Amino acid sequence: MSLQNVNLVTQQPENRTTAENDFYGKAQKYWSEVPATVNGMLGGLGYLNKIDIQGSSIFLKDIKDLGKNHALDCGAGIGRITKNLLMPRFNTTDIVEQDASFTGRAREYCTEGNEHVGSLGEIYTMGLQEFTPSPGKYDVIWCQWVLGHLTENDLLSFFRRMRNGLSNKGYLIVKENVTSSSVVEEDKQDSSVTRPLKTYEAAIKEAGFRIVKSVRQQSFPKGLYPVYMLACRPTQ
Ligand SMILES: C[S@@+](CC[C@H](N)C(=O)[O-])C[C@H]1O[C@@H](n2cnc3c(N)ncnc32)[C@H](O)[C@@H]1O
Repeated sequence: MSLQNVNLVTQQPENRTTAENDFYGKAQKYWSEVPATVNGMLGGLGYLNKIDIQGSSIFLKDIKDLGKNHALDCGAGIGRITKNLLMPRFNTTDIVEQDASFTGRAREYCTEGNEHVGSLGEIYTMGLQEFTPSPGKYDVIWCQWVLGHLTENDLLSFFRRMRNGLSNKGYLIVKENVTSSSVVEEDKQDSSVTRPLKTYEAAIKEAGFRIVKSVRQQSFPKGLYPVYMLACRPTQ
């Protein structure tokens, strides 16, 4: 059974170069070999889950006038964030994730032992570079530890499409590793890049958002990339 919503408005893959198709293909292969567990989602650092979710909860709590109806978890993996952060706060949470074995696991993982919370909504098994949300649908679009898997062109066009997918009160949230240097660093193993904070800020602004809150995640071990949370509102 396909988990993909047949009513979804999708964007046809644009004319990507061989190098871009390669970049996405290698990431797919990398993730297809990763266990569908919290530890797998966190690159073997499963103990970060609690600190990460605590940091995100505090960040969300401080956002004024946040709608509580519909959230979207982008690059959700098995739904670690959906289950622990979004479902307890939103009536419905949807997922977009490119790996079918992760989305299959997400359906079980997000609902087991999670009774007094909102519901799991649509699960879209597809790449973010091909996903277009329905206009005005989401109060929060959460993107964490996935945007480094998008090319520069696709990052900008993804942000633009997400802007259109936000409700009147909606926020785009970006939580990503950033480099301490001022250059983009490549990871050939998982086929991703780590960008400087300024690169994210510039793309977010170019896509028609203003950044209303920017906080560095605290209490992560030394030796990891700094992680920033950015709350973004569409400009008028
Ligand atoms: C580091 S894991 C993070 C998962 C989840 N965001 C979390 O924090 O628990 C990265 C996830 O991004 C997914 N991913 C990689 N490239 C993607 C793409 N182009 N579109 C959607 N998901 C992608 C992977 O399959 C994997 O589930």
